[in-house]
Parts: sequence; C-alpha cells; structure tokens
Amino acid sequence: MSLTADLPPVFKGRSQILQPMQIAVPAGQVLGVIGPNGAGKSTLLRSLAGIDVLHARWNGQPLSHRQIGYMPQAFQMNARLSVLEAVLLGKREALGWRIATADLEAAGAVLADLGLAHLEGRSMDRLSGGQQQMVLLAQRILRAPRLLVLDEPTSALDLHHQLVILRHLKSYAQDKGAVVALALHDLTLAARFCDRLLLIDKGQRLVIGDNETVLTSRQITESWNITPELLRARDGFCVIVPH
Ligand SMILES: Nc1ncnc2c1ncn2[C@@H]1O[C@H](COP(=O)(O)OP(=O)(O)OP(=O)(O)O)[C@@H](O)[C@H]1O
Repeated sequence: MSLTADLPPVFKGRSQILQPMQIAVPAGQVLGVIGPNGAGKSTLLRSLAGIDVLHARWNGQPLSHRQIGYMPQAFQMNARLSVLEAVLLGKREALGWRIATADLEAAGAVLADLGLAHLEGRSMDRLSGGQQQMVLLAQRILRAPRLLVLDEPTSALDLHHQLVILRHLKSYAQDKGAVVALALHDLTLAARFCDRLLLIDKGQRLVIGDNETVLTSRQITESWNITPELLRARDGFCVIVPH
C-alpha cells in the first residue's frame, strides 16, 4: 500500500513557485519535507493536501478530502470553544445534534495520548501558542486520516513536546498504516523521526530518499549555506551541528 501524488506546477502571478513533481511514500511512513525559507515546502504540502485540487492517491485510487488531514503553518483559534469541543470539530461531518459517546471517548483519548487531558475543559482562547498547536493537531488526528499533512507542526513547541508530538506521529503512521508528510526546519529531528526526506529548494525537488542519502554535507551546504558537522548520536541517529 502506498501514497502517490503527481503534483502539477504552481504559479503565483508569473512566477513558478513549484515545479511539477511525483511523490511516492509507502504506507506507515513519515515523509519529512525540508529546505530553506522560501524553498516551497508550504506550497508543496498544500498541493499534496489537495487544498485547491486533489492529487493524492492511495493504491492508485484518488483520496477524498475526508481522508486527508491538513494543518497549515499559521494557526490560531480565538473562538470561545473548549479544548474538547475544538478537538471534536475534527469529526464535524460525523457529528449531529447529539455527540456520540464513542466520539467523546475518542477525543479524550487523543488528548490523553498527547498529554493534554488536563486542558480538556479550558477555553481555546486561554491556551498558549504551543498548547493551541497541539490541540489543533489532536483535532486532525481524531479524523484518523490516511494522509496527514502538517506544515511545521512543532514550530511553537519546547524540546519535550517536540519529542512527544514527533513520536506520536511516527506511531500514528505505523499503527494506522497511514502516511504523515510534514515540514521541519530542525534537520536533526528530521533525521531521527522521518523515514524518508524530500529536500526542496527554489520550488524544485532536489532529492528524495532515506536520511543518509539526503542529509550529506554537500547537500546541506548547498541548500542552507552552512558548513555542517555530522555527528552520530548514541542511538545511531545523525546529529547536524551548524557552523
Ligand atoms: N501568494 C504568493 N504570491 C507570490 N509568491 C508567493 C506566494 N506565496 C508564496 N510565494 C513564494 O513562493 C515561494 C515558496 O513559498 P513557501 O511558503 O512555499 O516556502 P516555504 O519553504 O514554506 O518557506 P518557509 O520555510 O519560510 O515557511 C517563496 O519564494 C514565496 O515568496
């Protein structure tokens, strides 16, 4: 089982900000989309998530909006909803006037998995930026999408919560046989949690493959204009120290 997508070029005005590209990811994997600022990561993820036109296929069959969860880079929810209500909105197509006990339990379980159970009754407009980011992620996860597309899902999180969320996303992909595609700026975290990486620059796919193939000194220097030191952590993962 796998996700495939034949993404068309994207234009803004007369500029082409994304070249056409083909993407293929086996079910159960996390795809990290990396590249410098303005490289085209958000544009690629929007296209993959089918915000304008659906392109993603699962085993060759088109995926519907219902099967795709997308979280954009800019997020904010100032509504006077409780955290539990906000998460339940993830099920909105299935919710009627009465909320099924199963949906309430599922929402509570996702919050508990992300360590957010204590916030269940709190109003969304009284959460910190990082807490909001995690609650909105819980909302997307509750839909149990086949394809979860997340634009910098850890940008507002401290180190502990970055690990909680990335571990959870990796398990989500493995347990559900889903695909998670996410943009990350931290290359060390990308190396540790992603099964494969797609390096993009100037709207063009430079390379897609396993971490060793993508995160080479030469490629990092060319794309980010730094001279990295590539170390090996105790657990064998690559650590990228920028110089
Ligand atoms: N609405 C727009 N009009 C014109 N150009 C745009 C528009 N949106 C994005 N761009 C340009 O397209 C390119 C890719 O932008 P995109 O947001 O996809 O990059 P990114 O890799 O996600 O960047 P960042 O890491 O800074 O979030 C950039 O050069 C950006 O200036």
